[in-house]
Amino acid sequence: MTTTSAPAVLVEGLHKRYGDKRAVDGLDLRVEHGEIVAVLGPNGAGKTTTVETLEGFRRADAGHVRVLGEDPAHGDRRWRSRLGVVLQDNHDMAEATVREIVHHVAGFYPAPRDPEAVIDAVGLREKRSARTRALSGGQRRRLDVALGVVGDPELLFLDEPTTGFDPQARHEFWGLVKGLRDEGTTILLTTHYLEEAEHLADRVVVVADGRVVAQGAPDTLGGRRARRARVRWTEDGTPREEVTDTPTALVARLTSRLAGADGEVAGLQVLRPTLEDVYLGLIDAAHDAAGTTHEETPR
Ligand SMILES: Nc1ncnc2c1ncn2[C@@H]1O[C@H](COP(=O)(O)OP(=O)(O)OP(=O)(O)O)[C@@H](O)[C@H]1O
Repeated sequence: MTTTSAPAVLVEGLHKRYGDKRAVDGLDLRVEHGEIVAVLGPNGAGKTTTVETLEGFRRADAGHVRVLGEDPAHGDRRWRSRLGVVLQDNHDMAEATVREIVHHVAGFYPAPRDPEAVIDAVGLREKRSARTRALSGGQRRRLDVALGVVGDPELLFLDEPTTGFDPQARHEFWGLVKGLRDEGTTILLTTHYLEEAEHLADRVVVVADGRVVAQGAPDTLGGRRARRARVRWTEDGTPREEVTDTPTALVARLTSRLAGADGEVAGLQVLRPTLEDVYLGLIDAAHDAAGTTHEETPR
């Protein structure tokens, strides 16, 4: 691992346009060594463009980008060997078997992981002699993940890694990613699964229209207001509801006022917003704000 205090990823004011489309529009991002950061955002928000710029596959129009201390536009082979990349698209690996391809890719790296252990870790042991064309979509994705981690990267990019996984495979994959983090791997992940971000990420970064609109730990994202609890109960046969920062105090008051002989308050529920609720609120607010900005300052 690198001993420098510079972050693993530093992005300041990243811009990228395709024709008239501003795909990335002043994006800032920082990932510390050893962190798992999940980038969330709707389709077309600019996540893949950003990640592929960090990987050195696309060129920024403007902005300062450093990945493991290097500008990806000029990253050499040694720099690249410190990265692991799981792209969104499947590669065409045609006739090779799982074992052949994982061993082959391991050969590109100076100090790879044991390919057989990697095949086991992604749950492809049973399929190690299968040709890749005979794998299911989810199994191909696991193979992509195996190829991303076999080089024992310091920094791993996972672009929608569990698309097509069944729920059990997804849970197994989460275990694999946590294991990598525990060994010190820094991970930047994009996902559309809020549950995945909640499970894995130390920090969530929400991107809309090519910019970061919010970031924070999964349980504090959106701030205290967005996290307020909704308390529901029934009083004199009528459903009641109150949104509060202090649900425990409210429940205590309701209990002393309304509890029956059995100590219960009728219909009592305390509902906390999920990460998905908070995320959807942030995206709505970002789109509303962008609409206003565009009207006021046409570009
Ligand atoms: N090579 C390209 N040429 C033209 N436009 C592009 C290209 N790549 C991306 N775009 C556009 O840039 C915007 C951002 O795309 P990007 O793939 O970065 O979004 P994303 O957040 O990764 O979306 P998704 O969640 O669907 O993967 C989109 O409007 C997309 O259509």
